[in-house]
Amino acid sequence: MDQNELKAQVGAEAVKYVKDGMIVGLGTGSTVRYMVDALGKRVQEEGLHIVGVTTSTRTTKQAESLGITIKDIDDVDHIDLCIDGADQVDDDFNGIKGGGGALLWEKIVNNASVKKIWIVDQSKLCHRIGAFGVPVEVIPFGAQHVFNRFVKKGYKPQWRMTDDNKKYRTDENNYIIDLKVGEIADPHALAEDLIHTVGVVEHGLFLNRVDMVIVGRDNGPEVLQAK
Ligand SMILES: O=C(CO)[C@H](O)[C@H](O)COP(=O)(O)O
Repeated sequence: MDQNELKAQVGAEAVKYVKDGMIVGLGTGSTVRYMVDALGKRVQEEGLHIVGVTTSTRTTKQAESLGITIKDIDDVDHIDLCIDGADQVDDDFNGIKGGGGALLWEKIVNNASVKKIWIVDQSKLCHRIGAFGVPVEVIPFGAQHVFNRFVKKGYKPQWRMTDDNKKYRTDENNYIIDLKVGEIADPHALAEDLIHTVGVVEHGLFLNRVDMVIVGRDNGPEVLQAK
């Protein structure tokens, strides 16, 4: 199976966990796109009643176009189930997210969710996270100083850029700096350091934040439960 088929496979598998009446957190990314398509199909064909809370304007647009009711996160008091993608997941279920630039809203929705599922193709699994750069969302004011600080710390920062060579802006109009740190020996220590850096809004280290990972494999989806 090619990567897109694996993404479609886990997207279809994940929506089986969505039950009538649920408030569902909808992640962002190319894998989630397949999941939202599959969810839209259930809404249209089975009359499934759900409310979605999205993690990006992209996902909002897609979900609404499929007839999924969307509410603002502050108009719900909890989210029953969040289904999101990830860029890397290690043996302890630590993940890196934010490849699609939505890490801030994704972490807020994750925080508000009772149950959390990630959907990934098999290429995303690793023993130690870090080969995928760690995205860090920073406010524009003083962002160059934050960047310089990361250089001094040896975090090998790179500005996230758009195709037309402008600094990428998130849904909150912030910048993203990707840290090319390589395999991370102590992700908790790095997370602590990043979140205490003035100017940093959030980072893409998602540690102890998922209950189940559905992995797309050639012989069918594999469901991994957090220990
Ligand atoms: O964190 C994310 C977006 O901010 C995505 O979930 C992550 O980048 C995975 O995306 P894809 O399914 O396209 O590989």
